Amino acid sequence: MFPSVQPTATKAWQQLQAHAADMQKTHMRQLFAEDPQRFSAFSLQFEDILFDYSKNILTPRTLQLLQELARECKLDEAVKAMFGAEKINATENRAVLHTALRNRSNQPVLLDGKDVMPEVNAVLQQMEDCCKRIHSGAWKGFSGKRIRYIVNIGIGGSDLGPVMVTEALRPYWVEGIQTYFVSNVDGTHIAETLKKVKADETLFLIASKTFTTQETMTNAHSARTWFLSQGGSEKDIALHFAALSTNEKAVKEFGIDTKNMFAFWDWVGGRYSLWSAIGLSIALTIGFDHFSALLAGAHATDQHFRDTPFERNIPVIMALTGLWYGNFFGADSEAILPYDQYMHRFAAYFQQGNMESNGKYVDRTGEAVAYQTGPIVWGEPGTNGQHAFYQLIHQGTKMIPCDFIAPAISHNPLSDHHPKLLSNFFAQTEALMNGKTAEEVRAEGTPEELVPYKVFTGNRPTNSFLLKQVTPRSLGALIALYEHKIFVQGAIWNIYSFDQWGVELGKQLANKILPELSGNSAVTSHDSSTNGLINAYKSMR
Ligand SMILES: O=P(O)(O)OC[C@H]1O[C@](O)(CO)[C@@H](O)[C@@H]1O
Repeated sequence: MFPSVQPTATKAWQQLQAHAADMQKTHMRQLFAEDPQRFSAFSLQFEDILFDYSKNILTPRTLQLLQELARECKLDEAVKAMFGAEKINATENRAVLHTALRNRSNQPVLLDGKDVMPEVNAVLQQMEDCCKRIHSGAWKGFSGKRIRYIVNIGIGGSDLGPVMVTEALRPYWVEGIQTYFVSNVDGTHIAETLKKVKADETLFLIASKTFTTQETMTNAHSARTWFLSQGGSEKDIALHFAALSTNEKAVKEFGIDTKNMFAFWDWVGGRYSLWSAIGLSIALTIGFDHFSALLAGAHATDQHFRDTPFERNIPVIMALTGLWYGNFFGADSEAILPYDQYMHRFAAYFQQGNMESNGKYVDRTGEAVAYQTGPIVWGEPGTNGQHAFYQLIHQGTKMIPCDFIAPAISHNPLSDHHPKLLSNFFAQTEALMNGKTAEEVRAEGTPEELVPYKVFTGNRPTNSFLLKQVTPRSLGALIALYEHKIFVQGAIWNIYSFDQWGVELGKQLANKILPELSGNSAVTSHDSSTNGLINAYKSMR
């Protein structure tokens, strides 16, 4: 296990604090004016992705100190520990090996002395066979018709990744396949979805690592009941239900034939599981070859992350710049702003990826931390966000570091839509960096009383990711960059990034409240607010 280092006790942290006091008085406009080479000094090309981090409030000295912090916090040992299958998810005594799921090199990955790759490859083979049978029409439903509808039932990591990727890769959808996702326990979600599909042409994928999650199991049982009401029989369930899970026993108990079970393992975290059997909905939607390209893109990033010195390591730089603003400028949120409509769930995906991983206040020694950890992550696609919340990013009182993401080539090159979209992408980071001074506002002939309102302070940090095109490979690479950013930050903050105990209390209390909701007797077992709300609900229904 890599050593536990309190980041605030390092020399680099003290130096960063002193340096931050200077940098808080520095404007990026000045940094750009001083160095005409700033873009080439602070940008990196990785495969088809150009990463520009020059519009940040930093100098070579800042980066040097941040990298020193990473070194003092033993980031190199943390990286080795993850790739080396050490049980770095210590509160669950598990290794963290989502990188093995996309290990296209096939180099052995030894966990407790046993290579996990044969099992990984066997499940990939099973997924490929399933895709072939569904896409060729060889897999037939109970009426003899081919499968046309895929309904993935899962939540959190068993939903968000597949939703995000299938949406982002819509141009690659296999003809004749329509995929839906049901996650919310709100009956509306499954009810509305079932209106769109036909039982004899649907394959339900019950996606749950534990196969015990309340929302998923409730939706799965409702799907089963509906299926039986639509002409399907008990024996037909084998043709129409598959399970993506680590829990064979619970899958059998639900009644799913274990030959329709696609396994994964406890060393795959839910929010890192789209590369595993949880990705079957992706493979069925875009085809197995495209799913393989997604894995290959992520694998390329894994190699970059593992083998590149910190100075040129994109996830490390993403992590360090984020940490710079969170810990030394007091920023508490980050926006992810894809200028690509297909990527409309990307921010939502990394909301879970980041906030469930690094939303922790207890460090690896069990002590409460005295510094800020994971940021609030949010965002919407540009240009819609521009007409909604960018006002606050430009002129609000909060610093919100933003990631701008755009493809150079659109999948829908309709008249001048894409140049217009990209002109906004370029303009926004320029405006956020430069701002507009009072003199510039006056020079436009603005009446003096309006000048203060039209001034933009600028100096608002952004990263830009310019992709050649959103393809399975480039998307896979991009997702993995963000995953490793989260890992690096968690390692420096000395927290456990791969558990999620914080979601348990609400689940426990909901289970306690559920039986109290039946009957008409007044509930008195909670605080007065909770009692009051429950009793009001009972009187309203
Ligand atoms: O795949 P499962 O076991 O149904 O869990 C779903 C989700 O629930 C959580 O455990 C908590 O929200 C997530 O980490 C996970 O992705």
